[in-house]
Formats: sequence, structure tokens, C-alpha cells
Amino acid sequence: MREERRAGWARWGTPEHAKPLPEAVAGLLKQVFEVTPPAAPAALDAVAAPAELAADTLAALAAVVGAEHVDTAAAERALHASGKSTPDLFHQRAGELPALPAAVVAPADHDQVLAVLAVCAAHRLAVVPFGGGTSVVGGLSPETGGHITLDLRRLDRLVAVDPVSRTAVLQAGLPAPRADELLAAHGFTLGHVPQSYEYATIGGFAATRSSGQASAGYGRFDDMVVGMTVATPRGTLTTGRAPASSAGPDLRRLFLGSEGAFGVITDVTVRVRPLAAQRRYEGWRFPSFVDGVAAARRLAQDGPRPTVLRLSDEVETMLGATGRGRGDGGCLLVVGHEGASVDRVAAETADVLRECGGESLGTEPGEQWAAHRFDAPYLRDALLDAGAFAETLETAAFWSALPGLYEAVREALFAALPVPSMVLCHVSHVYETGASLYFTVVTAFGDEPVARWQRAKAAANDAIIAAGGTISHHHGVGTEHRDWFAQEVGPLGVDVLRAVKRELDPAGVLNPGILVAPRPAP
Ligand SMILES: Cc1cc2nc3c(=O)[nH]c(=O)nc-3n(C[C@H](O)[C@H](O)[C@H](O)COP(=O)(O)OP(=O)(O)OC[C@H]3O[C@@H](n4cnc5c(N)ncnc54)[C@H](O)[C@@H]3O)c2cc1C
Repeated sequence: MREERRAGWARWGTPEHAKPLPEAVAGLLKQVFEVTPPAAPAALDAVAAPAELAADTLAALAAVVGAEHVDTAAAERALHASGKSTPDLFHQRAGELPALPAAVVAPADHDQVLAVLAVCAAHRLAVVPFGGGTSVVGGLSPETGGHITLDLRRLDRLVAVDPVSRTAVLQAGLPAPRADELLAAHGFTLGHVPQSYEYATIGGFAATRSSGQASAGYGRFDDMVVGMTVATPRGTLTTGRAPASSAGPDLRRLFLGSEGAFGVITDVTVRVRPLAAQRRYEGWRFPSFVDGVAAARRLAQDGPRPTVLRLSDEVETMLGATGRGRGDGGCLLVVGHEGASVDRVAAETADVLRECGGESLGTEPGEQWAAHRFDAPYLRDALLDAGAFAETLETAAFWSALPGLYEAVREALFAALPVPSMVLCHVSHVYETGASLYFTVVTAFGDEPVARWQRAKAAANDAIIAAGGTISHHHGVGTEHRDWFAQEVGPLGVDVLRAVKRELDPAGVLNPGILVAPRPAP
């Protein structure tokens, strides 16, 4: 994994998994967007990283985890300085990392995590938990740098499986594919498949309240978590001792989405499901996005509930970004069924979709989507190599607010972006009461691509709050959404979160500036 991470410097995947741009897209970029390929990315080994930690601090950390697990090499620090948003990739490509850690520390177990936190509290040293490093909201980049990164890669065991209750205890640093591999040996799966599946970890999913592509059937990661062990500078907290409880507020919920600001999640007890006996993915065409949204709502509210439900708007359908565009207009809905009664559920779903005005395109578009479900970030690499910027943002709202939110975000983006730019959207997570919207923006770099994106993103964030959406359905808050998150929860909400943080992390060393801004000095 460490070699793979090196190979993934300044891009999403490793070069051998790179996906070339389709010729038509490459042509469009040159002719319409007039892009020119940028300079090659800075080499990882060229990143300068002067030593920053005092000898006594390094010795205290080494005494806990062993000197071989405290890495101060420049390359290792650079690889842990940020996540994988497009602005992160720009910083990496430029070799300029605003929040370089002073060391990367890799504890072996929960007790070592606790002991590292004690060292950090004693030395007033900021500490950033690091799972798969796939954050897209600045969750790994506190404002100052000079912190230590707590890389959880050695917490990589399946601790226990309870086949009777259908639960499993997974250590936080397990990457999702490895967690599924270990569970498969017991006949189980998580059913959690975000687009970042190849690299993201169990602890990261819990810390960010992640949501996967099959959330319609398996639920969000929040729904899967039945318990957690959390190391804090004040000691250990264990949450979740029964499937349901009315014993006070649910402390699990306090740590789900806490993004490393309240503690370090060291293991997660998850609900697991039997491995799917059958799978079937189909494509359906709807005359318009409005019609497709109405069909998705009908299924979400009245059933039957497919495992995957993914509706592209007209532009995304045309570009075939999440499935195969048919070139004959309308919107593509991908419907996936996994489990034991696929044929029955597929037939019942088909009846409903037909009633809602859908036209079956057979299994080909659905199977195509499934085969290419992880391609988009690789294509983003290819776009960046060509000189075009591709970045995403997401939100969610109640069904009644969804059409207004869709229009408001598109308008805000178009007003802030240069001409020509493209804005694509899909719905990929549905609930009885509402759904998510996921936007993709494609535009040329311009002179200052990061500033260009920041302006567009700020305009979209303002529009989201004004139109009644949440600032994030599944990417989290990090530093990038912090100001809008504060508007969403209000000043009292921020104070409550600060009070929790103060209690668990009195020295304020855990992920400072992530989730909530530090309290201003009196
Ligand atoms: C191309 C791409 C596609 C993506 N697709 C999806 C998607 O489909 N659905 C989705 O939900 N998200 C998606 N994301 C966002 C990201 O993958 C998720 O937020 C994921 O849950 C992060 O997991 P991670 O292990 O990489 O965490 P990291 O990026 O390492 O960390 C994320 C945050 O959690 C904290 N953290 C990590 N581990 C722990 C821990 N054990 N204890 C406490 N705090 C911790 C970190 O400090 C940081 O603030 C995508 C990202 C990319 C780059």
C-alpha cells in the first residue's frame, strides 16, 4: 500500500491503472475549451521538507510506536499532507503543500494510539488521523501544518465476526477492499461501495459519515455502525452495546462525522450482510430529470427498493459520465438489484418504473455502469493532464426542495464559471424524505485554477444554504465546508460541538480547525 501511495502522488490512481480520455472528449477539450497540456507534475522526491520536530518529541513518539514507525522523510510527509480533491492534486502537482506534517507516526493498536495522543497533548502538538487519505474537503490539512499525521494503516485486522447477530468488528485502518475480502471468508459483505472504495478505510468512513453507491439497499455507513472504540486524549470511549437503546442520547452519533476532531476511532462494529447471491444492473430512460426524480421518489417512498438507484440529468446522460449515454436524449436511471430475490424485485421495480413513464434499456447500460463504477477519478487525472479541471460537489434536501436546489446550484456555478464550462448532475442516494444531488464541473484551468474553483464552490455553497440543502451529503466538513457548516448548525450548534471538543481534547490537539474553527481568543 505504501508503494501504491507513492505511485499515486499528484493523481488518484497509480499510472498503470490510468484511463485515457476518449478521443471525442480530448477533441472537444482542445476545440471548445481550448486547453493546453500543463507542465509535468513536480516530482515527489523534489518536495522540500525541513526537519521540524524537537529531538525530545521525536524520542517520546518513538518510545511509544518504535523508531521505525516514526517517519520524518520528506516524501512520506508530502504523501500525508493532503487528500485527493482537485485543489489538493493541484497543490501536489505544483509541489507546494500548505499543511506539511512534521512526521508520520504509525501506531500498532488502540493503546499505542492513546499513548501517542498523550504525547501530543503534553507537547501541544497537533495530530491528524489518516485513513486512506481520500478526503476531498481539506480534512487532512489543518491550517498551520507542522502537525503529526497518525497513519492508521497498521490497524488492519478483522477482530471478530458474530454470524448470529450479523455483526463484525473491524479495525479502523482497514481499506474497504481488504475488509470485504476478510468478511467474504465468513460469507459476508459490508455493502459499502463509495467511489473511493479502492483506497478509503473503515475508520475514515465512520469519521466522515460516508455513503456508498449501493446506499439505497445497504444504507449509509452511519446505518451500518453499531458500535465504536474511540481513543481520546482523556481516555477510551466505547459506544454501542445493543442494536437499539433508549439509554440517553446515542454517543455513537457524536463520533460519526466527527472527522478526527473528538477522538481517533480505532475499531468499528458494523452490521454485515450475506454475500449477494445474484446481481442485476439495468438502465431506464426517462424523458426528463424531473420525470426521473419523480420515479426515484416513488421507489424510495413506496418501494420496492432497489440496491442501487442512480439518475443522471440530461447533460450527464448525454456525456455518458455515469453510464452509457444513448445519444437519444432524456435521462438515464441505473437500477441495481443485489441479493437473493433479484428477479422478483427487478420485475416489481420494472412495473413501477413503466408506470412512471420509464423505458427499459435492458441490462447493458447498467452492466456498463457497474463495470466502470470506479473510473471517474482516473478520468479526472487524464483531464488534468490535458489541462482541464474536473471537480465535484454534493448536497441533499427534502424532495419538495430538490428541484429548487438543483436549479439554484446550477445557476450559481454558471454565474461563477467562465464560458464554456459544463455542469453535470446526478441523484445517487435516496431516502423516503429526500435525496442527494451530486454535481460535476468541467472547465479549463485558466491562470489560477484553484482560485477559479474556490470562487465557483463558494457561490454553490451559498446557493445550497439559501435553497435549504445541507452543505454535504457525504463528503463531510473538513476545512472547506466549515464556514457553511457553521451557518447550517447555527452559533449554538457550533458552541455545543466546541464544548464536546474541549471536554475530550482539552489541549486542542486533535485536527485543529477541522469541523469547527478554534474559538477566537477572548
Ligand atoms: C475520487 C473520490 C471519490 C469519492 N467518493 C465518495 C463516495 O462515493 N462516497 C463518500 O462517502 N465519499 C467519497 N469520497 C470522499 C472520501 O473517500 C470519504 O470521505 C471517505 O470516507 C474518507 O475515508 P478515508 O479512509 O480516506 O479517510 P481520510 O481521507 O484519511 O480522512 C478523512 C477525515 O477523517 C479523519 N479520520 C480518518 N480516519 C479516522 C479515524 N480512524 N478516526 C478519526 N478520524 C479519522 C481524518 O482526519 C480526516 O479528517 C470520495 C473521494 C474521492 C477522492
